[in-house]
Amino acid sequence: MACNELVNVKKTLLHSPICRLKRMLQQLEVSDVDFEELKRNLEFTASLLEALYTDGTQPPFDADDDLQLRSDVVPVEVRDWLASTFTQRVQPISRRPEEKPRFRSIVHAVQAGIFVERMFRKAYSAAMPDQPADVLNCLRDLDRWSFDVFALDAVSSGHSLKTLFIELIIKHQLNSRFKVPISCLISFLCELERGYSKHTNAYHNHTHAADVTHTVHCLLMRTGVLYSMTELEVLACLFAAAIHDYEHTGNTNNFHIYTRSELAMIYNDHSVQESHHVSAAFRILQDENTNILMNLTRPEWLELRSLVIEMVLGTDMSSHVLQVKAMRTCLQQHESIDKAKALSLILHAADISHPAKSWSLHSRWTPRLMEEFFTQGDKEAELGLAISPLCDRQNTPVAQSQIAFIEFIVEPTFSLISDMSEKIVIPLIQDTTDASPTCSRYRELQWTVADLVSFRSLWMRHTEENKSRWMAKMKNGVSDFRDESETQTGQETA
Ligand SMILES: Nc1ncnc2c1ncn2[C@@H]1O[C@@H]2COP(=O)(O)O[C@H]2[C@H]1O
Ligand SMILES: [Zn+2]
Repeated sequence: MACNELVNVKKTLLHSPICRLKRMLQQLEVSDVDFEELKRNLEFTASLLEALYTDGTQPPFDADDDLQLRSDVVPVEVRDWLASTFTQRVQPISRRPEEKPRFRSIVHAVQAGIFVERMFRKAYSAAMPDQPADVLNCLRDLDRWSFDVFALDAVSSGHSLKTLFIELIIKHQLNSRFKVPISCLISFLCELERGYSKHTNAYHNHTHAADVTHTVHCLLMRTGVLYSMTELEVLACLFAAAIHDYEHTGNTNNFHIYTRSELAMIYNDHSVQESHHVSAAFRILQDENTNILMNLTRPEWLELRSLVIEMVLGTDMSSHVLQVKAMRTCLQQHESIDKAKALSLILHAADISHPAKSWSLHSRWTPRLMEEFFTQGDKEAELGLAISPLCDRQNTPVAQSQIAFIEFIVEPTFSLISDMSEKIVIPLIQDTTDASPTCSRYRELQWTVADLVSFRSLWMRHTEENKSRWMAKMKNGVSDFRDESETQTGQETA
C-alpha cells in the first residue's frame, strides 16, 4: 500500500473512534450515561486503536522474502524440513488466460441487492433443531476464532465434519440457493468422513477437515472478504476446505515420490496427494445419491470446479513460497487481485492456522501432527530409507520446529492475508461510506473495518503467545511436548 494511501486509510479508521470518544465525553458531561452503550463504545474504540497500534509497529514487508533462514537461529534439521517442504524447484502452476474474476466493489453488491448480511452480529439461531443440546451449545461459537472443534467432535460422536458443514451450508443459505437436497448432503458427508478415516491418521482426519472448514468461514467473515464474494464462491470455498485432505494417506508427498507409490505414478509426482484429494472427492459426486451439486447450472458447476481445483492444489506446501511471493508482488505493484489466487491463499492460511490460534488449540494439534510425522519416520526406517526431516521419533526438536514454522511460515502468511484483505475491503468501504454516510450499512461497514484491523492483532497475539510457550519449553528442557495439551481450557479471545 502506498504511504499516502495508508495515511488515508488510517485517517478513515481513526475518524470513528474519535467521534465516539467525543460523544462519550459529552454524555459524561451531562451525566447522561448509558453504561451498556458506553462500554460498547469503549470496546470498539480500544479494539480499533489497539489494532492500528499493532499495525503501525509491525515490521515492513520484505520485498525479497524467501524463507530467510538464518543458520545461527534455526537448527539444521528444521532448516532442511522448511526448505524441503515449503519450496519447489518446479515452475508455478499454469494460469488461466485473460479473463480472471476480480473482486467486485461493495457498492456494486449493495446496488445489486446482494449484500451479505452481517450474520455473526445477529443472535444466531441454530439451523438444525434436532441436534442434541450439547451440539447446539458448541455451535453457538461457530463465528469465533477460538471455536473448539475438538469439543464439537466429542459432542457430535465423532461427526464434527458432517455437523459443521451442514451448519455452515445452512447458515450461508447455500442449500436453498443451490437446491442442495439434504439427503444427498448427509450421504455425501458420510462418504467424506469415511474417506478421512481410511488411513486412521493422527492429524489428517475429518477433525482437521472440520477445523479448516470452520477457519475458512471465520477468515472470510473476519476479514470482510465475504462481502465481495458471490454465493457460488462461498460454496466453492467451504466445499474445497471440507475435501482438501480427503483420503490423506498420512504421508508427505516426498514419501510418495521416493517410495514410487501408486498415487505418485498416477499424478507423475506433481502435488500427488492434493491431486488425489480433489479427484477422489469429485468422484463422490458422480453418484446421484451423493451429488450435492446436482442442481447447479453447467456454467456454475464449471466455475465451482475450477475454483476448487485451484484452491486444493494450492494447499500443496511446496507451492507456499511461490504463492506468497506472487501475492506480495501483486499487492506491492497495485495490481488488481485475482480472486482464485486470493481464495487459494485463504484456504492455505486456514490449513496452517492452528499456531495462530489459542495455545489450548495449538497445543492439541501439534502432538497429533508430530505423531503422524513419526509414524512416517518409523516406516522409512523399516524400508531402509533416510528418515525425513522432523520424522525421527528419537531426535526431533519439536519446540524449535514450531517456533520456526510460526516465524517463517505462519506469520508471513497471516500478515499477507491481512494486507490482502485490507486491499480488497477498505477501498470498497470508503466508496460506500462516501456515498451514504447515514445509511444502516455505514455502521455495518464500520464493524467490518474494526474486525479486519482487530483480526491482525488477534492472530499476532496468539502467534506471539505460542512462540513464548515453545520457547519456555525449550529453556526448561521439556522434551515432552504432549503434556498439558489435552487438559487445556485456557482463556480465549474473539
Ligand atoms: N504446527 C505445524 N508444524 C509443522 N508443520 C505443520 C504445522 N501445521 C501444519 N503443518 C504442515 O502444513 C501442512 C498444511 O497442509 P496439510 O494439512 O496437508 O499438512 C500440514 C503439515 O504438513
Ligand atoms: Zn490440511
